[in-house]
Amino acid sequence: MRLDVVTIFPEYLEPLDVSLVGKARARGRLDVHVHDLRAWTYDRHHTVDDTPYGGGPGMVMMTEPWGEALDTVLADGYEAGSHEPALIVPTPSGRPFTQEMAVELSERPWLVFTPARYEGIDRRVFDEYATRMPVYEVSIGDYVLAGGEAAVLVITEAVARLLPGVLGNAESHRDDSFAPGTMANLLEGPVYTKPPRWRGREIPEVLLSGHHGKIARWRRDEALKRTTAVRPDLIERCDPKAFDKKDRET
Ligand SMILES: N#Cc1ccccc1Cn1ccc2ccc(-c3cc(N)[nH]n3)cc21
Repeated sequence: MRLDVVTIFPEYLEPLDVSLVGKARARGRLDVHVHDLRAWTYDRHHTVDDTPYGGGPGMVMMTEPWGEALDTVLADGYEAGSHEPALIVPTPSGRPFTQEMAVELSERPWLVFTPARYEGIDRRVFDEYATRMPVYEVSIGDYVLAGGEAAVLVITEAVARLLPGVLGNAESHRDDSFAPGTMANLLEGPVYTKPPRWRGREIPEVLLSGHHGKIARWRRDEALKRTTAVRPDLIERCDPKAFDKKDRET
């Protein structure tokens, strides 16, 4: 997968050099290119914003620098052999970013991120590029950030961990489903590791039993408990088999 990011804060994307995404790049699973939008400005102040038509607070990012930047980034990507780009636009007014969307994006060959600042980007930029590729306007939550770069880091990490070979042999994202019933849409339950006793607190006995069926059932029940308590809205989306009492521990 190729990722391009156009931003006025390229240094904000330095975390893409480390940890999981950094390893995916080192393994050649991810090809990341970060571009400074101001490289496509020609005035002394490298201006990228102007006052909003119709008045109102703040500034709006101008069409021209984005148009020239995206034309160049797309031309370079095609030249390098990439294909089927999708524009990913972080915005508070976008579609909620979910695991389902992360899976959808992880199956694409090329993502071009346009994290904005100020009050966003002139709408005509997205109208223009929507004639050439899918444009995903994406919100990472119901709160307002000062810009889209943090959202790019979040989306990139959620997508990169789904790429083949990135999570190593664990491929732990595949644990999202298991028989009987599925764990999809259930919150993760509690996890434990050594020591077996810490400040008088012990490990649930079933986890030390070595009985894989009992352990799987205990984990499903804990996930159901956690989901019911914290995100009851997800329960209706669960596979009914996840509630299967017949194989519940007697
Ligand atoms: N746009 C806008 C905007 C509109 C009103 C007030 C402040 C902003 C700031 N802003 C500029 C770029 C940008 C990108 C993404 C987010 C963003 C995403 C989520 N999920 N929350 N916030 C915010 C962003």
